[in-house]
Amino acid sequence: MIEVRGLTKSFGGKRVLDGVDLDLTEGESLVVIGGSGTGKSVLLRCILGLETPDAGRILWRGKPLSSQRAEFLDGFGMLFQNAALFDSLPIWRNVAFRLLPRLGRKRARALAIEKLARVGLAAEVADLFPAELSGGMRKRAGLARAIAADPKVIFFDEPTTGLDPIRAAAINALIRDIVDETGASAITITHDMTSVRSIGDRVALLDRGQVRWQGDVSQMEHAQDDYLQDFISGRARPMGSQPQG
Ligand SMILES: Nc1ncnc2c1ncn2[C@@H]1O[C@H](COP(=O)(O)OP(=O)(O)OP(=O)(O)O)[C@@H](O)[C@H]1O
Repeated sequence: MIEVRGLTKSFGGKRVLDGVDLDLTEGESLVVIGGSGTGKSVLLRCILGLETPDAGRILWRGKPLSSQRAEFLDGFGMLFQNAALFDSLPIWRNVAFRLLPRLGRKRARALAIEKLARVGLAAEVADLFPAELSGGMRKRAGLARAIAADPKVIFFDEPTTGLDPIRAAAINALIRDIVDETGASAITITHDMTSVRSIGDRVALLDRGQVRWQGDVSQMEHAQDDYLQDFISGRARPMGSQPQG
């Protein structure tokens, strides 16, 4: 569905992506992990067209994504880190933001309430403002917005950041259910290994601008890669021996 080949991107002489090859197949949930500053967000921004790569290709359904950007974005949903809700809009308008012009107020509001129910939020939440919600509720509202237009592709950017372990586990489980239920393809970027195990079918480890290891989540624990094993177990290495980030 999405093929990334030889993706390269530098900022001011610093090469952040250095030939990234990655595939996302139809209906698959791919999780991208990697140390801080390894280019996970830059990779997502390149796919979204918010950054222009220096070299490489991004294909969607076999053709350059750049030539079908509008169609791609139409069938795309995203859960932003910290949910990124508009503070001045009630929750239902946040959820139905993209659909309001097309559906009109009444249908858009009804759809928002339906999506809020799907993520475990009561109808009364629809008329609250983001500041009135807890972090976990905001994350759920962001998730409702991500799925409002029944996307074919969903990106989850650090979905559990800022949540306690119990709320994080609930969000992970909800994301997995939604991905299974909708059949959408998903890319998640995270540092949270619990998210990897809960959400992912496949995992790709970015290191020094390249995909250092990729495979099924079930193979990850037994993979012969020291850095991956350090990453999984949260083990620190002696100074000078860790990969650059
Ligand atoms: N617009 C930009 N201009 C200059 N440098 C940038 C820009 N965007 C990203 N970078 C640099 O690219 C590197 C990778 O950043 P990126 O945000 O993709 O990392 P990340 O893997 O998502 O990190 P984290 O896990 O900490 O969020 C960083 O060194 C960052 O400073």
